[in-house]
Amino acid sequence: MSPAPRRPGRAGGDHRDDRRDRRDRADGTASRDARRPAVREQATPRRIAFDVVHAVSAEDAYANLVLPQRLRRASLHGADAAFATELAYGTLRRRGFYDAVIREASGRDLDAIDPAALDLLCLGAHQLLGMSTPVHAAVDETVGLTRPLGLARATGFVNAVMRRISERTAPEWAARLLRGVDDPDERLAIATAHPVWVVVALRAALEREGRGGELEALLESDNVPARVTLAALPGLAQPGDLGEEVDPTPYSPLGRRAASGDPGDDPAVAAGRVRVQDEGSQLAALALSRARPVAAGERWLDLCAGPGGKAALLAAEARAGGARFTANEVVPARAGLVQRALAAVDPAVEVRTADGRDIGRTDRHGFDRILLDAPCTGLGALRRRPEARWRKRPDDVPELAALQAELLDAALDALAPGGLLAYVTCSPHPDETTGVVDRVLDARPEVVRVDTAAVLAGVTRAPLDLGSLDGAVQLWPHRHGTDAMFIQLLTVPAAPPSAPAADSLGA
Ligand SMILES: C[S@@+](CC[C@H](N)C(=O)[O-])C[C@H]1O[C@@H](n2cnc3c(N)ncnc32)[C@H](O)[C@@H]1O
Repeated sequence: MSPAPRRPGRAGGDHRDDRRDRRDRADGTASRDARRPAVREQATPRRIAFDVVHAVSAEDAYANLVLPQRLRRASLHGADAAFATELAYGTLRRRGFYDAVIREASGRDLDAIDPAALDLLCLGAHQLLGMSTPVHAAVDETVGLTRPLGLARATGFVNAVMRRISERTAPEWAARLLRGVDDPDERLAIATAHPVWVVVALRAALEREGRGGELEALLESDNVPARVTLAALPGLAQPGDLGEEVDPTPYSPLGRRAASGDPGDDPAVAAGRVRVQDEGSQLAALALSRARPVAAGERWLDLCAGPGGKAALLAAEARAGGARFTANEVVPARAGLVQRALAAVDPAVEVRTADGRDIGRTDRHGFDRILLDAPCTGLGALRRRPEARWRKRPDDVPELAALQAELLDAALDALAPGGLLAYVTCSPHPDETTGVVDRVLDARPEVVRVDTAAVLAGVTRAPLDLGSLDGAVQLWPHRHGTDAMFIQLLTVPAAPPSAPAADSLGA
């Protein structure tokens, strides 16, 4: 039995860009379903969590955009905000598992359950099976939300299913769902709440390094919220400015683990001098900027820059070294986010809005360093994108891999001889990482893989325990505590100086 019977955005079926535009327009306003009373009337943590989960399932919204806005509008802070966050994100992460439990407990197909009642039951299931909420509170509070949500007719059903779910623990439900399932990937998919195709892809990614035995640890780590890490932008802030009480990140020389509370309350974060940024993303940017000393006047490009996290770090590094930095992003709304991210570093940085596949034609050999942080499935960042695993589809992979290869080809055309290019994804999927690099380099024998592990060894605070991957670096959440970033540095050697003509030697 697959634990992925549904996916966010049942109203969807539309094109990827249309969905993204709709989410950009929605900018986190979430459920505009007229049947649901406005959130102000019921701004409890559980009601907010419901609104977030329902916005994801009914409107294909992004939880990490909707939730902060909901919390702000309801003025929810501290323990209440933490409860709403864990309830919404935990439910979304384990959605496939809870759907399967509800199907079993109710004896009904999911399609036969009112979608809002199903969302409410998933939230209730997470309180019972994934949080330590007392049974009476989980059941009473879930049932108590049916009327305010316009689900009065489902009250008896919700009550009965909640009581049925409460009769077993999470491991007992897992054992029940696993009865008769023999395939090891399917079993892991059910037990860790991942779609089977994601389990298969992650197994293949680990097996490239001979680390298939770590699969379960990796899948479990996807269900643990990522610790918030901060990066002090060079020249604008010092890691020490982040306070003595926060731990340095183990690897990034710029990073600190954030103290509890909202990092946005820190004035340096609010001013953009310190950024909330995964440690793996910091390392991806630093691999490019610190691979070799910066020569004044170098031209740097971030080809796919939105929303601008790595661009801000690279722009700060470029400024410190006297290089000129340009950012590019194809989606106008995201190019605006890049502009905002760069404002604190250098408001004069050029931000272009163009299709990166054209860069080889418009700027042939135009840049000395290029970051290609390619659009990808994001399978390496499932900890911080709670609903993403259910949103992605296996057929997203070939479509993205084709785009990644085109972007890499164009970026190599835009690289000056002797320049450096970092091909980066926040997915470890072999088809999006080594597969793309292999394919593009097969047709370009002049391109050389730089030993990226050796470069990072000169950058990190502590040595990274890395697998062997033909010069590339693959970070892992369960191993390094970072997103699963893939980083491959490439170069096109400068042509050797041509031999002087014979007559100029006076022969
Ligand atoms: C993985 S994200 C980049 C994240 C960014 N480097 C950061 O650290 O904040 C990939 C970006 O590429 C953009 N993109 C997708 N297709 C593109 C194209 N053909 N040309 C340029 N950018 C593109 C997406 O809109 C997205 O913003």
